[in-house]
Amino acid sequence: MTPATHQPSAAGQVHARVEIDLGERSYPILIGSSLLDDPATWSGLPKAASALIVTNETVGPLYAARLQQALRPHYPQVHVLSLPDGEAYKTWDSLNLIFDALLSRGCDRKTVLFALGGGVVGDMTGFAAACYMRGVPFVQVPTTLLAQVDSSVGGKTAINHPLGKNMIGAFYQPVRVVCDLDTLQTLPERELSAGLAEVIKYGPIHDLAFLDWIEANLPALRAREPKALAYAVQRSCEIKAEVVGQDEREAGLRAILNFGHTFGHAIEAGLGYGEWLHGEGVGCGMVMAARLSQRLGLLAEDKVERLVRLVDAAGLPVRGPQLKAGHGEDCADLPNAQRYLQLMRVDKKAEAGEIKFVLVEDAGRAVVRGAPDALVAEVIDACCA
Ligand SMILES: NC(=O)c1ccc[n+]([C@@H]2O[C@H](COP(=O)([O-])OP(=O)(O)OC[C@H]3O[C@@H](n4cnc5c(N)ncnc54)[C@H](O)[C@@H]3O)[C@@H](O)[C@H]2O)c1
Ligand SMILES: O=C(O)C(=O)C[C@@H](O)[C@H](O)[C@H](O)COP(=O)(O)O
Ligand SMILES: [Zn+2]
Repeated sequence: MTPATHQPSAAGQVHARVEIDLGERSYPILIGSSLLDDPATWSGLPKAASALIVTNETVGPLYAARLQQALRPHYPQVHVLSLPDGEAYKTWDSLNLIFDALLSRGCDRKTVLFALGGGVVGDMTGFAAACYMRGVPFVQVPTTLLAQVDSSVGGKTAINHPLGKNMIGAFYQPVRVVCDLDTLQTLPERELSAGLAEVIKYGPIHDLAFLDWIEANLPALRAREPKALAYAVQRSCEIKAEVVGQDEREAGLRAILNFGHTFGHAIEAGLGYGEWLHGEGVGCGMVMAARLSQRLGLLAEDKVERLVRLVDAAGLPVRGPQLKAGHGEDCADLPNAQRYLQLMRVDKKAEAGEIKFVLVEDAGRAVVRGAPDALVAEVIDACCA
């Protein structure tokens, strides 16, 4: 029954539905407008006595009450938890705030978690869902471009460690992803650009026709034209679904989604989380990885310059920063390139201390392989301000 307080809301319009095919862990990604407020969006989810919306102090005031209202016909209790905002809070302390909320509100092993926010909220809520009572269902409700095109899909959940990004986490799939494109209209411009980095990423690793489309439609994307955003989210999710469907736990292929991340994660950790946005690290990291690909004879110079122009036009940095020194004796007075190398050795793709890079080839394919430290250091020096 509709509660007395329920206001009539616009009917949601699903523009595209992308399936992620993982056997019994399969789920749909719904992409559309006015989805958040429409109770019909939330039909067919696991039944429970309670739901918990996890959001943050920025997104909560914008959207939490609307989601809570739309969920009320489905769950007798709909709780809301607001976390502090920012990459610096992707920590154990924030994770514990989620567990505190779940336990203090009597949530049981059927409680459904809703991650309402960007990738930080999504990664932490997913990790909390994987752990609470050894696993409760969760739904991704991404509200940044980055989260709609990437982080809400595929089940990587994590928190950061001061020594490395996303170092503590789990693979744990959501039961549904709902991308309401309308939420992107309130996103700060810097965050929109950060999301474009992950959109651009899909071109060189998998789909050069999509890269052409992004180039042609970049002004429309930056102007937030709904049709352009809808296609960017849809095509990105299709590519990610295809890759994750073949390699859920990154035994091999999935690592291509890490293009730009080996350098990018070093920048994020090396400057202190939140100084550069994740998407900014990825944008600049793709430039570095492309230059390394060129030095290894995999990518032609004009293709590198094309990528640099696109990353720049998306409003992202194309020159790397000087990183801060780490703590401890082995960190003092390290030259910048050595500090990058030190941080990259912690990367999850590294094997027996050998850093693995996602490199790109002219044909629009990615390869994952090592490279000599001296060459990597030369590329870093050439790329850094
Ligand atoms: N799990 C994965 O596969 C995956 C993939 C890519 C990135 N990530 C992770 O995602 C994180 C980055 O995500 P992000 O770029 O979404 O950052 P974020 O979660 O920090 O969100 C960016 C900012 O935008 C605000 N915001 C969110 N939605 C808004 C809206 N609609 N209107 C106004 N403000 C809004 C947030 O409060 C925040 O200040 C990183 O931690 C990264 O490691 C994970
Ligand atoms: O889904 C993946 O796989 C990715 O690599 C997507 C990346 O954009 C994302 O930043 C991811 O969290 C990085 O994974 P990590 O394993 O390097 O932490
Ligand atoms: Zn990423």
